[in-house]
Amino acid sequence: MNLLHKNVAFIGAGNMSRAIILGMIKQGYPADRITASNPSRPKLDALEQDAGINTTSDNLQAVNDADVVVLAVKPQLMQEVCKHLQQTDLQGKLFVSIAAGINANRLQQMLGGNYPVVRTMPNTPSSLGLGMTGLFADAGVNDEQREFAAFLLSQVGKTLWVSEEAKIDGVIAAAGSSPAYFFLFAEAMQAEAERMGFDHDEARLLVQQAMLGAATMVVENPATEISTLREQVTSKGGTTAQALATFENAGLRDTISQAMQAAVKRAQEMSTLF
Ligand SMILES: NC(=O)C1=CN([C@@H]2O[C@H](COP(=O)(O)OP(=O)(O)OC[C@H]3O[C@@H](n4cnc5c(N)ncnc54)[C@H](OP(=O)(O)O)[C@@H]3O)[C@@H](O)[C@H]2O)C=CC1
Ligand SMILES: O=C(O)[C@@H]1CCC=N1
Repeated sequence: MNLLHKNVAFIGAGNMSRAIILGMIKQGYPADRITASNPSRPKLDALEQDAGINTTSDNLQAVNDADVVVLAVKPQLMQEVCKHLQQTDLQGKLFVSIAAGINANRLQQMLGGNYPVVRTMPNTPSSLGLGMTGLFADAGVNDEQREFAAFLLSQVGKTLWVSEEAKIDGVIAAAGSSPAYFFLFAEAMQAEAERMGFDHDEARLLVQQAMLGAATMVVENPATEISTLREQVTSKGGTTAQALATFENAGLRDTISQAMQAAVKRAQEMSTLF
């Protein structure tokens, strides 16, 4: 058995837990070492069927056998869920939170003890093994726990440790929330392609393949600035130049900056609310 294959309990079996669990299974993590807990059955049934993991509607049962507890409920439910977990012995367990806007100290307060907490910020492409996760370890996390947290999230994509907790909010803006920005862009492009006369599937094919190709060019040319890749598409006096000028004149860069700042601001607000 791989020593890194600890028993992991996911508290909350929603979109993110599903994404991470499916990613783990795809990478060969043993299903019998993963448990998901959720109040209602349908998501658990789907996970049992698709991933073969253990499921329960009893959070305490899930946590009892776990070495690592992944806290994956909505931020507004975290306090209630953690308070309930205090009914069982939490000593020796590592807590990995994926919740936006709840800092490590606050999680320890909610859990009622100075337990080791790694705050992480993954994203939904984790379900394909293409996730991007930022991690922050509080002072009580030892090297082995740090290694496990990074291993866990590396099962579903790339990881980046941040040394200051505030940077997790930057990870939210740049990677946690950002798949939705790209989806919005693609949605708008697909809609316009349809207005130009392509049917729904044709429009999607055009947009998705361009998006995949562009993303792959960025990834496969790490020494080339993204701005250079943009310039290579842009023939002087040509069509791309006209399209880009439209974006620039509409203040797209400023809009993107404002949107990312709004995500950070909301994360900061949430840390005072829950
Ligand atoms: N979605 C994303 O892209 C990302 C989300 N996050 C964070 O991940 C966390 C989860 O988000 P997401 O997966 O999108 O949300 P979901 O709503 O999809 O999942 C949350 C799950 O928690 C379950 N739940 C509710 N109450 C309890 C309880 N008392 N005990 C156990 N489980 C419970 C819900 O069950 P039911 O539906 O049956 O009520 C639901 O399945 C959030 O904190 C969010 O900030 C982080 C990074 C990216
Ligand atoms: O929207 C949210 O609050 C969560 C965190 C990052 C992505 N989804």
